Amino acid sequence: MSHSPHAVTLASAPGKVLVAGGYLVLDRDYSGLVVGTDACLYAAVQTLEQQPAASASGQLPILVRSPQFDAAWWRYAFDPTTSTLRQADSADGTSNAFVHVVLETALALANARQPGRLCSLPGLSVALLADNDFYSQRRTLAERGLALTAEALGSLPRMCPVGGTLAAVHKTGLGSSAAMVTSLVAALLAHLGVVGSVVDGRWSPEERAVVHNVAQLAHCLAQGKVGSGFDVSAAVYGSHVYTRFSPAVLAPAMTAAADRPAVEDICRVADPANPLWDGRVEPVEMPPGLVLRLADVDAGSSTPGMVRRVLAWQKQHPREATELWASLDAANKRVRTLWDALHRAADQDRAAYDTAVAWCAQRPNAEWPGDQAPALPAVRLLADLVDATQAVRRWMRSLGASAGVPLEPEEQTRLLDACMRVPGVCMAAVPGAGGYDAIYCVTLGDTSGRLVQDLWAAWDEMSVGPLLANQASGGVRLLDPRMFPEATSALSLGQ
Ligand SMILES: Nc1ncnc2c1ncn2[C@@H]1O[C@H](COP(=O)(O)OP(=O)(O)O)[C@@H](O)[C@H]1O
Ligand SMILES: C[C@@](O)(CCOP(=O)(O)OP(=O)(O)O)CC(=O)O
Repeated sequence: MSHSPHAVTLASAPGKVLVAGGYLVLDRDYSGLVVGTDACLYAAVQTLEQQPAASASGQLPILVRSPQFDAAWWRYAFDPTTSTLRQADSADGTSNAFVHVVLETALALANARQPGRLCSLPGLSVALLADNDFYSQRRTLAERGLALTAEALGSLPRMCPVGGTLAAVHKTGLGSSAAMVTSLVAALLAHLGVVGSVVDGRWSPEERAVVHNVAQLAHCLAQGKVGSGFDVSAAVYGSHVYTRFSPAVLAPAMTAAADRPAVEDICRVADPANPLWDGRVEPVEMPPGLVLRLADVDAGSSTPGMVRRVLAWQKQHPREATELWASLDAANKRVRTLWDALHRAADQDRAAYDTAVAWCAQRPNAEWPGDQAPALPAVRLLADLVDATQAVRRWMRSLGASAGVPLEPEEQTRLLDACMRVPGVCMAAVPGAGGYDAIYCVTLGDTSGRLVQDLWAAWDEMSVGPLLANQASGGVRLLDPRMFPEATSALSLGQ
């Protein structure tokens, strides 16, 4: 495709919900079931028409703005001779480790692939925007005199200002940093010709792998540690069963003598043929008729260091932990197997499947295994899915009790049990690491989804804030910037 030099490259990357596999997914012997959302982070990149007056010669100036936040612009200069990035200026002296590392890593790769090209550019303008679901909208709703309901959230403008700084924002658990890192890596690499730039065109698996590899590296560098990487993987590939990569692939880049990896190490990590990338992505979709409903919970409590405490317990009690991991893994796998079986049932006889879903949608799941139920395979599978979900929850509670960490706190148990009694609900649990922060439900159709949201709106014990996101199977992609005036107009804002 011919690409005008000042064309805007826009990429989006989805948020994630780790439906099953928290803690286990940190270990390559186990996997996690992660669902991507249609709530996305967006990164827009444009080449400036002329070099800004103040910029030093031979350096590539870059201005990044996050217009939804107060005091959120950062000005950088990239030196193509050393492949290093320097922050030149920012609003209120803030820095943004994730943005800094992505720019440095992606530009170093682009510079290595096409020596000399970056020197010829006058500069880059970057805008970052997020769908409203990534950040708590409690304050915005209160300021507008609106209740914390899905309907009120739906009345807010898209990508609406958060009314505060990035440091102060309350996140909802969709994984803003992973989605931001991934969308920005993709937009930069596409804009600079490292991967294809055709809007809605398909990247080859190798191109997608480059985006993945660079995003994983940048995310780990910014965090200062190598996590499981499921959140970046979801941002790149959308919904899938995730088996982590061995941290060895990132080791040289993470332990560089300087405070940044050598360019050769970045190129080695980015290389899609690098055999050290041994993670696995098996695409998965939620079965037809099943709808994901998410909420962030504001319980006034927080559980810092949950992962550290669970892993410390695992280390101290290896035998008990191995047994628990095996039981939890079996329950997690059963959820995945039942999703597959539901897909097969729908493929075999769609009319019977739809009848089963419609029948179950009208009743609480306690009635699904009863004598009154129609003898349809999908009814039995849905009843089994309820059992599997309850087993996952039991094992998570058991792990929490053993490790002394509230993985499914009692307040959440009461809320989830109430959700499970709503007609048409087949799954309800705490996602990811668990704790007080969030819950998810899987409902049969939208009516059941609305009943769940009604329950949340009326829930007194904790403030349960619905999110609007649905499940979405796709991962990072390039979009037509004309469809996103919020992003393109942010590129030409003053700082
Ligand atoms: N819209 C945005 N613009 C710029 N940076 C963002 C944006 N959203 C998230 N980030 C980056 O991600 C960081 C948040 O990461 P983290 O605390 O790990 O939250 P999360 O769990 O949502 O990933 C922020 O400090 C910032 O560096
Ligand atoms: C414990 C974990 O396995 C899963 C955590 O999942 P969450 O979805 O809870 O993640 P955050 O976005 O960090 O809140 C840690 C990991 O895999 O990195």
